[in-house]
Parts: sequence; structure tokens; C-alpha cells
Amino acid sequence: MAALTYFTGTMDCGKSTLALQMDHNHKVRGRQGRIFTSHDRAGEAKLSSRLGLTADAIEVRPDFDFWQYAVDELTHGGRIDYAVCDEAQFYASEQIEQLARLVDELQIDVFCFGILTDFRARMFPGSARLVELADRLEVLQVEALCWCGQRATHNARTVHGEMVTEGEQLVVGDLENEDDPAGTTAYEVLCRRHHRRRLTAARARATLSPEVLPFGGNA
Ligand SMILES: Nc1ncnc2c1ncn2[C@@H]1O[C@H](COP(=O)(O)OP(=O)(O)O)[C@@H](O)[C@H]1O
Ligand SMILES: Cc1cn([C@H]2C[C@H](O)[C@@H](COP(=O)(O)O)O2)c(=O)[nH]c1=O
Repeated sequence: MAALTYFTGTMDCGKSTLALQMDHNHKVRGRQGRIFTSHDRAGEAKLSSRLGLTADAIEVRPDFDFWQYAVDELTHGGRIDYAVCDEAQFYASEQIEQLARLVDELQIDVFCFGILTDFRARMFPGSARLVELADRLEVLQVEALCWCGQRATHNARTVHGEMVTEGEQLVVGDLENEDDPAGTTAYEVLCRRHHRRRLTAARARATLSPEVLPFGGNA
């Protein structure tokens, strides 16, 4: 029986990598699928993983209708066994409802991937609807870590290393990498305690003595 599954976790826990692996595994068994994404860092109509793999995808814009797309494809002789949907947090609630309809009425397996919550620890509308409608929720096994060594559960937005709590919900961006500093706005994954206290790695380094920092203060 077809199912709607939401694979979720923080930023940088391997969701896009898993999305590409799922597509590959189904494809090599002869199944035909489509890859969808929205606002990927690599650009429009791309699904990219930090491990270096990228695939072409269909960009999900606000007016995109999954149901209409699938019906058009099928009536023109196409075949769709499954859909891989990355950055699903950015999809509208109605688009998630259309995906559920593809599962129930067309027996298409739908694999969604995305973060649950934004930089203020509030659910994205697309994620909330997926939590409400999915047959299965899967939290990724790979643990992204907070600078303190605990499992990261929250996504923080930073400006020059300082966590911010005001701003647009959607701002495409990446984790700050010390070898390749992102612009002024970046993201950092934190445990809940440090997200609550707005204690980012940069702030911890600036305010805590090196002896109390894990990883010798290099986190
Ligand atoms: N240089 C690297 N070597 C090994 N693994 C890496 C490297 N860079 C990134 N990764 C892995 O890739 C994961 C991020 O993958 P990605 O699919 O882009 O994440 P997400 O889509 O969840 O943001 C990291 O958690 C890490 O496990
Ligand atoms: C927390 C948060 C994230 N985003 C953006 C930043 C990235 O472009 C994506 C997440 O991608 P990933 O593959 O999971 O790393 O979402 C945002 O727009 N708003 C936020 O609050």
C-alpha cells in the first residue's frame, strides 16, 4: 500500500542525502519517480546534498499543484510510482494535502524530507500539515551535534555568530563553516538548552573559559 512518509530532523542531518538515496534505490528496481524541491541552496530545480551529490528536480512554487501535475502526466502516458519531495517544510499546506491525495487515490508513494521547525522553534506550515497527515514520521538517525556535544534538536539563525529571533521565516542559507564563512546570516544547530539561552558556538567561545568548553573550545 502506498504511503506518505515524512523524514525529518535538524538542518545538516542528512535529509537530502537520504532523499537522493531513496530515489536511487527505487530507480534501480525499475520504479519511476519524480524529484521535487523548493528553494534548494544549489539553485532552482536542484536537489543537493552536502556530500556532493546533486540531481535535477521540479521546483515547487507556491502555485504548483501536485494533483494536477500527476493527472496531466498520467493522462499523457506517463508513469509515477513515487515522489521524492525535498525541503518540504517550504510547501504550502494545500500542497501537502495534494500529496496525501496522490497516495490515497493514485497509489503513489510519497517520501518527504524537511526540517520541522524554523529559527524561532516554530513549525513551518508544510511541516505541520505533514505531521498531521503523514502515515509515518521518521526522525533521521544521524545526529547533528550542538557545540556542547549534545544532540542538536533546534535550528538557530545567526548574524555574525549571534542568534537572532526576528526576521522572515524563509531565508535560504547554510551552516557557517569556519573555512568558508557564509555571509552575515547563517544557521547553526543547537540543543534545546542552548537554543533557549541563545548560546551559539561563537558566543560560547567568547564568554566561556576554554576549560569548560568541550572539544577544547574548537566546536
Ligand atoms: N566532508 C564530509 N564528510 C563526511 N560526511 C559529510 C561531509 N560533509 C557533510 N557530511 C555529512 O552530510 C550530512 C549533511 O547532509 P545533507 O543531506 O546535506 O543534510 P540535510 O539535507 O539534512 O541538511 C552531515 O550531517 C554529515 O553527516
Ligand atoms: C531554520 C531555517 C532554515 N531555513 C532554510 C535554510 C536552508 O536553506 C533550508 C534548510 O535546508 P537543509 O537542507 O535542511 O540544511 O531552510 C529557513 O528558511 N528558515 C529557517 O528558520
